Amino acid sequence: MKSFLTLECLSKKFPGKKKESDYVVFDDISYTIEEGEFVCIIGHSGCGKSTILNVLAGLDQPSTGYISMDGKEVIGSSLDRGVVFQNYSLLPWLSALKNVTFGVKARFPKKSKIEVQEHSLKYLEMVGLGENVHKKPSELSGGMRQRVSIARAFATHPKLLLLDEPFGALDALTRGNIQDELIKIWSETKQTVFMITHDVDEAILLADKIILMSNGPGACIAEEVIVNIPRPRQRGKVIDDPGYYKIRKHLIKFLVERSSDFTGDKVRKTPLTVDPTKIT
Ligand SMILES: Nc1ncnc2c1ncn2[C@@H]1O[C@H](COP(=O)(O)OP(=O)(O)OP(=O)(O)O)[C@@H](O)[C@H]1O
Repeated sequence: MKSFLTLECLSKKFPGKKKESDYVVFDDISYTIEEGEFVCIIGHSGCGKSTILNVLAGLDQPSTGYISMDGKEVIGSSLDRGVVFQNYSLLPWLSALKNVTFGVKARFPKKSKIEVQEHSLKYLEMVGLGENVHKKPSELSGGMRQRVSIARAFATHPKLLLLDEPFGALDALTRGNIQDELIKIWSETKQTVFMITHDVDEAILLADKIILMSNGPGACIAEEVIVNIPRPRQRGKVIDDPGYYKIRKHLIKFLVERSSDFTGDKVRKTPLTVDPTKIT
């Protein structure tokens, strides 16, 4: 059976002044994601996480290789792929509601004005913003703005949601609350999510699989780590799961001790699948 999202022999290099000074971010990466999976990607700063996400979004092109989603080649941006960045990217002159209806109208042109409004309100309520829908971004806190971005992304029902460190700029408390909203909204919509994070606890809370990327240049996807913790997951309870610290230890050991090991003939073309809860 064909996978929902396939990355095939993907490479990305940024040209230098001379050919020998080209910067190879990653080379010959292959990976697949199934429909409805929540996948987080972790790796050191500069290893190429945003570059992969931008290529998946169609905002940048791979140097070589191929991406297909739902049987079609990914070329350019599309409403099938929604992106949430760290810096909110809302339209500042529109209210929270209009920021969402704007995307919903484009995605569902046959919906009436009232349907668009109701649909958008439903998603703003899901992220706890029901009372603030008429405020402009400048009248909202950072956490609220990011909630609007998330509501907007989910409300347009993209087949793939790409989240580039969406909570990176938020304080721990706000971050935790929005993680809860994200779990709630994802468990209702079951959309396929690809998310960059630097936070191992966030990845374990949210993901079905965590991709571990080696250090660049010439980075590879070294491992996919299975998060074998039952859902629904709650922030306060997930840490009591017997597998939690095994997964956490595996991720941290990779980042601290092993992420620079994948060079030369150790570069992996396809990642090793690891379930840390089964390692004795
Ligand atoms: N437009 C560009 N031109 C040249 N080099 C670039 C360009 N964009 C990114 N790079 C380089 O590619 C590498 C990967 O960058 P990328 O932003 O994907 O890393 P990242 O893993 O997302 O980092 P961070 O975690 O810090 O956001 C970096 O070394 C960066 O300097």
